[in-house]
Amino acid sequence: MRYTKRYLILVLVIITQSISAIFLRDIVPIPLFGTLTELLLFSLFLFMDGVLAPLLLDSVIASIAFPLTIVTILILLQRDLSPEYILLYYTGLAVAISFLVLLRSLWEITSRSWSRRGLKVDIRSLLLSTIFVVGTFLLSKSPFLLIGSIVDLVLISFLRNVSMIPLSALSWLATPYLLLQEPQPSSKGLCIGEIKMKLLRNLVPGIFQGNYRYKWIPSEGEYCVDYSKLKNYNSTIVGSSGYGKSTVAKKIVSKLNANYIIFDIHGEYSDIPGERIDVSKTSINPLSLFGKSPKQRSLEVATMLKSIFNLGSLQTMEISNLLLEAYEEKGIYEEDPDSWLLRTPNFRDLIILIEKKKSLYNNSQMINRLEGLESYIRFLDSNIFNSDYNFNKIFNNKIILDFSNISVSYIKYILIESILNLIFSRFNEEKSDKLRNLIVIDEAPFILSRESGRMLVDRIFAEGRKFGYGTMIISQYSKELDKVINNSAIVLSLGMREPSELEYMSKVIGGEHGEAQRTVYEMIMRLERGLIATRDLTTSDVIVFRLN
Ligand SMILES: Nc1ncnc2c1ncn2[C@@H]1O[C@H](COP(=O)(O)OP(=O)(O)OP(=O)(O)O)[C@@H](O)[C@H]1O
Repeated sequence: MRYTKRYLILVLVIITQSISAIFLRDIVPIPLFGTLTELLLFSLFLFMDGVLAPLLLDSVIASIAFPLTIVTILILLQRDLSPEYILLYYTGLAVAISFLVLLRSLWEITSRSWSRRGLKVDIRSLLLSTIFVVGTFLLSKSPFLLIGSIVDLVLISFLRNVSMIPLSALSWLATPYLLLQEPQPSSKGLCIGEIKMKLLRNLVPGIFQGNYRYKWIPSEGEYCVDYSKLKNYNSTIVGSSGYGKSTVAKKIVSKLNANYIIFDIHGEYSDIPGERIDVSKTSINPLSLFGKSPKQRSLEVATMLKSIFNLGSLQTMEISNLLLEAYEEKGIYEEDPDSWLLRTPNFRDLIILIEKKKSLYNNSQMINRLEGLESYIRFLDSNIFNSDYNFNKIFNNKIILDFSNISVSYIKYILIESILNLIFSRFNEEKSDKLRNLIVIDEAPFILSRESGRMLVDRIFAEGRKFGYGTMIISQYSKELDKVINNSAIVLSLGMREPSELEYMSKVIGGEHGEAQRTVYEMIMRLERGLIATRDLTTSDVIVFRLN
């Protein structure tokens, strides 16, 4: 057969093979090939690829049947002999046998070819092949491919057909390159664990169920987070108490090449680098505008107080109006943005305003209403809200905000919400195309269970990226996490037992297929401390890794 025709056929083989390899890379991770049988089978596949292709493939049918056979071998290596796999195997085999029969016999052809040329090694072929073997190894870093390509090298040298070597080797290079999902990334980012398992989808849907089947297979490699490649810098860590959520967060921040602000509710972050600030010794005025207009801020503060004291809509609106009046008393007007920079009132000023209004009314019903509101505000008349600590330093540093000395829950809540507002107000100051600051919110349900906190965190999650801010939410419950999870590039699930939680997280991690969700559900339920399920964003694989 003339060389041009052979070349054309081989090009077709490479293209078909490459397409099947793209498909295969989701299914067969090369490190899986561990046992001797697997190694032998894989070498057979490589032998066919490198030697038989140039010898045998002189028909279009054969070119298509060849990758199909390879697919079959690889599927069999998954060791899952379900009916559809056996069917596929025999189809592959039947096609392979047909093309061998069509070409009369493998032996006849090879022996004819070798007897014509003689069993003498050709030095030129040997040298050229060696270059390609080294190239394959450098590209794939796979010892299995190295063994296979050496076999190829020896055999092709006997053929003494130099012109065939580049194409045979190219076909060699294409497959491992595509099979090895990522060609050695230049920077892996922040590596926090060892991959242990990977979720694989079978090649074909089940004949009877019409569903893909999924299973966990052992896998290896490092689990790394490369913030520079993520669509946002947000992450969510969910898991039952004691499974190691804070430990994961500590691992990430302590390796992080950026600043962070940790909201440490229970004083658990004492063992990581950074400046600790005892928040009970600071102060912040929750009535500060934080870059908003007086009307917007009045409404926000009123909504916050509504969440804390379970106020009705009428009382919420009354507080909002009172706040607006308090701003005006200080010369801060909605229509005059310059005035928004003036010093804002605090809760004490609000009480004085209520007192003043009470003295102006004769109507006892109005006075009662004002007294009702005043009783709530008096709860908030605390030094911690009446002056302004300089929080500026938290923005360019590694900071742990320790809330453990604040025992009154609503005071703690207002402080957290105010500091989050302060952080949010700083977003606009500087754009950034890399992560500058990570905000870590442990015990997130404390914030997210309240409407005002949830709205604020949702906005921080949605808008942080362009300003170089990322947020990490740590929670025992996935409830209220919808928006947060949708805006999280990384979602880590630690072990949990509660069925509704398991259901939610297996959907988030497993994706849309019911079978994948079920398989992930069973895995998360069994995860022991230190093991984490997630979707690896660089490869889109669902994996389980062990924190190191
Ligand atoms: N990978 C791990 N290997 C060994 N011990 C661990 C690991 N992860 C966590 N622990 C230990 O388990 C305990 C609980 O961990 P951690 O506080 O991180 O859990 P948590 O999920 O944040 O719990 P909670 O929700 O109650 O705050 C700690 O004593 C911690 O040292």
